[in-house]
Amino acid sequence: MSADFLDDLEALLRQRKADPPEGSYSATLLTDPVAVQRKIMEEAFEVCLELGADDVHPDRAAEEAADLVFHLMAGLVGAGVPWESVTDVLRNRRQGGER
Ligand SMILES: N=c1c2ncn([C@@H]3O[C@H](COP(=O)(O)OP(=O)(O)OP(=O)(O)O)[C@@H](O)[C@H]3O)c2ncn1[C@@H]1O[C@H](COP(=O)(O)O)[C@@H](O)[C@H]1O
Repeated sequence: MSADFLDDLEALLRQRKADPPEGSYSATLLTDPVAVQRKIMEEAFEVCLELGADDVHPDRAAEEAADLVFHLMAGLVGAGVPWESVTDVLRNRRQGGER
C-alpha cells in the first residue's frame, strides 16, 4: 500500500511536470533544479534536528520525513530519474546481501 501510494505520487508529479497548473507548488519544484536541491537539503536538516532531539516526537519526525521524501521525489522526477530505479537499487542490495 505504501509503495502504491508513492507510485501514485510520482505519477502525479510527472503529470505536473508535463502540464504544470498555475499556482502548483510541485510544478515550481519540478522546473527549478536549484530550488528543489535547496529544499531537499533544508528538509534533510529538519529531519536530522528531529531525530537529534532529546525526546524524539514520532509524529513530528514523520512529518519532517514526509517533507523530505516528497521533495526528494520531486527532485528525482524533475531530473527524469524514476523512483523505481531507487527501489531497484535497494532491492538489489538486499538480494545481493551487500549490507
Ligand atoms: N506531498 C506534498 C507535499 N509535502 C509538502 N509539501 C509542501 O512543501 C512546502 C514546503 O514545506 P516547508 O516544510 O518548507 O513549509 P513552508 O510552508 O515553506 O514553511 P517554512 O518552514 O519554509 O517557513 C509546503 O508548502 C508544503 O505544502 C507538499 N506539496 C505537495 N504535496 C503533494 O503533491 C501534490 C501536488 O501538489 P501541487 O502541485 O502543489 O498541488 C499534492 O496533492 C500532494 O499530494
